[in-house]
Amino acid sequence: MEMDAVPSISEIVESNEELDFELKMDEKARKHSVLKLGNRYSIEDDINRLFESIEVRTSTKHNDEVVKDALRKKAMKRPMRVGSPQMSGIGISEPVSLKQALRGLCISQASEMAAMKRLSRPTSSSRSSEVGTIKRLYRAVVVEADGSGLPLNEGNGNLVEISLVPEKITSNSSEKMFESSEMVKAELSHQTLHSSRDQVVPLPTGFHSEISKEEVGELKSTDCSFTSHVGEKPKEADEIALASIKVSVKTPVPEEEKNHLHASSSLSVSGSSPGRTVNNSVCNAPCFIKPIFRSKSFIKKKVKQDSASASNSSNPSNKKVNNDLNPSTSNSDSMMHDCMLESGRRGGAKASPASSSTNHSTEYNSIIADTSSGRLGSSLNGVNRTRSISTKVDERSRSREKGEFSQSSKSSIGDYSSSTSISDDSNLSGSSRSGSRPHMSKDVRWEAIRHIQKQHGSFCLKHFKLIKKLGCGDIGSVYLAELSGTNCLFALKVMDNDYLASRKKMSRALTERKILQMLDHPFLPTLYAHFVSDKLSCLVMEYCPGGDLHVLRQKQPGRSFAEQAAREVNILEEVCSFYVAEVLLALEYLHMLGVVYRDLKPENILVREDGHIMLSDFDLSLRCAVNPVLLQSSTPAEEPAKKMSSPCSEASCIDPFCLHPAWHVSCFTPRILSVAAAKSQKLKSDLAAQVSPLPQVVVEPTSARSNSFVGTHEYLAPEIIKGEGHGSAVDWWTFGIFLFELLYGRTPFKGSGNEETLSNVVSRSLKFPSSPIVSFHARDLIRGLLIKEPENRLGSAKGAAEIKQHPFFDGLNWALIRCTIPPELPKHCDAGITSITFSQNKDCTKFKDVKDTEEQRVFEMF
Ligand SMILES: Nc1ncnc2c1ncn2[C@@H]1O[C@H](COP(=O)(O)OP(=O)(O)OP(=O)(O)O)[C@@H](O)[C@H]1O
Repeated sequence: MEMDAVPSISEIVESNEELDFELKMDEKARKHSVLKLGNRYSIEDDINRLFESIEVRTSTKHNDEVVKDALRKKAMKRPMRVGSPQMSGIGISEPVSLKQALRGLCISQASEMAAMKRLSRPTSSSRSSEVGTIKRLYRAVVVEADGSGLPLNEGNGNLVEISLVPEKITSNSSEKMFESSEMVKAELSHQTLHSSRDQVVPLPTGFHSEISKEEVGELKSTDCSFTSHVGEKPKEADEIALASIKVSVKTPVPEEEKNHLHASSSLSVSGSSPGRTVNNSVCNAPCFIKPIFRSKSFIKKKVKQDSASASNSSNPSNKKVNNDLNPSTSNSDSMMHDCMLESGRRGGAKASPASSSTNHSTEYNSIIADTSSGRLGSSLNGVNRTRSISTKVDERSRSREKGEFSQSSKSSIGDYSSSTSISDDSNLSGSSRSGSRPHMSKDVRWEAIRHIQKQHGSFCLKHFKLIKKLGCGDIGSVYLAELSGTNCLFALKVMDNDYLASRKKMSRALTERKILQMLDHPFLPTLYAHFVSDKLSCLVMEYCPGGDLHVLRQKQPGRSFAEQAAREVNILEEVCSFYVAEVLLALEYLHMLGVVYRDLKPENILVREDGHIMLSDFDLSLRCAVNPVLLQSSTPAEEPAKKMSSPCSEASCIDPFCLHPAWHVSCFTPRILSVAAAKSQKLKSDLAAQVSPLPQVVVEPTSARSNSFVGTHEYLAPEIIKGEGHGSAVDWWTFGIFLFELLYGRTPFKGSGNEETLSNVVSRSLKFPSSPIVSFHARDLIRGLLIKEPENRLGSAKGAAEIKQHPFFDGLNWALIRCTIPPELPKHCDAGITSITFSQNKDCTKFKDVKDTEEQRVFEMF
């Protein structure tokens, strides 16, 4: 194949920006040293006289003779005679004052620095040492990504490009270049079509037959843990957005894709190189990036490739043996595999085309054939693009018909692209790592896992008893499973390795797993273990029995939480503010870890047994670097009065006024305050106004940038649609859409089709429905979050802290929200809808999914 012939080149690109940057820095250093010398020339004579008496001895310790000589010469040219005692072994032959000596030392050190800098510039030694540093960085990244721990073979490695870019330039050329390359890969890796229900399904790219061992083995290891690596063949990789180091994976571009890419208005791809490189030409004018609306001929090609690959997809290299787990002998494994196949049979989208060597492969292939020749064929004949391949819709709706799990009309666009991952693999293995997760360390499930592992010497699928299927996502299926003999329930996410590899979704799986491994937060899932078998990769996660917020919202009259707000505005808005506040805290935490979530929607917000929320689904998230920034708070006078009017809006508040003497902890301060309480609030506000505000630490990945087209149509931020590059502000946009949807029962920019929705997001101004009645503060918050320019959006500068201070959250004690009893929701026990009783439903196995009824179907039209 073409890809095999591609020479593997490891490139280190030192951009011009870097050289300029270095020269500037050099210049800066010189200026700085002059600055440091201060009035050197005005006191020069004086100093000369003073230091005539100081004996200069050259260092015997200094190793670099060249530098030493140069320094010596340099020193001789200078009017002073003092060097660093450490460096030069200066002795003072005659008594001088301490002040004089220190001044001399300063001058000497500054001149040494300047001399060394000057010396290093024209010679190659410094350059090579810098290049060496870059190489070391590169190796660190690639070795980590490779996971093999072996030194990188530059000749045979992957086509990895690293460019060091000064931070301030990242948002411009190099950033764009890097992100454009992501976009290219996104364009190539997923062809998405949309259905009549706004579902977007990534189409395979036609690389099936080229899946390498490494790709398949990516989720395999002998110690029950995944091994992250960059495969030798084109594949998706994690996204990385570093402020200064940009890493991207070049992948070979098939000819027809090159053509397609050349035709793209927003990208320019050089086809001459065997690797995919992206020119710097990124369109400045806002342009729509619509992978979902690509040309029919292109889609046809992809489909052809797909079905061809499906039929030729015998891939013996996939049979990598996992000695420890050897799950091919596991009943659970085959059961699970069957389950997945069953799911694939029903839905048609989850099938792997790349495993014809197995018994299941024929089923897979038949599914693919059915998909591509049937529904897809008809859609491609151009009748209606919105009725194109809709396997995901089918799968979800069919499963829904069976009452298996709930789904909304919105699904995520996984036009996810590439780059290598940040290294932070904690090597979580089948054995539990409760110690690294303080907030869940007392959880009995850790012990249960440890017990099983001890008892059996291993921990794998066969130790689980499947109870039911909870749902099906883009990269895998989630099952409710009991760890045999322990009474412990888990959510088991099972992914088919072949499917992941063939659909280029391996990196999404890895991203999700890596993010899950980092988490330790009450509103985010705990990953207890992960393991792989020959066929499947599994994540053992915390189970959330309460369904998702989408279902919860459907159960509300009019499908919004706030319809009753006409009667009880405060109470129901508090219900909303409870959920959005918990989501906000989860997002804040993720941002602090350098994770931009990117897929916020009610369907991804699960409800725990105790009624608190849990954000799930991280396969579309962006991992990036984040630097804490200390911001000087504005003075009380500058601070808007609204901030002072609230009882407490700071998470760090330790004011006893916030601790209400209630029977249970409440995170809310009653909005209608008693006279006495109001007085005390006033007093508090007055006091606060007099106290100088403390500097604020902002840990928000503001410099993160990606060009991937990911998310859910109705939730996509304008900058994603325009392909302008996006960062953490997209989460604040989706947060605004989420709040709008909770309150009004629909998203604000939904059009009759996806195209119209996207166009509305970009160009239509925000309008609030007249009903239900929603408070001014809620609307004001939504308005701030749904500002189309990301730089002006609420939260873009200071992150969650900015949003938390909005008056909508007045009365909410952020620190205590996790301890509060979630607000009681109205129960609806209509014939067709099973009630979900949040805080009372202790037995998670009793949780029932929404039954299929007329009413339910009506809801789904939403
Ligand atoms: N920890 C969990 N507890 C209970 N149910 C879960 C859990 N995780 C996932 N689910 C259910 O399984 C379904 C599939 O989840 P999954 O995260 O795989 O995909 P998804 O949310 O549909 O999104 P995507 O297609 O983007 O991956 C979810 O819709 C949810 O209902």
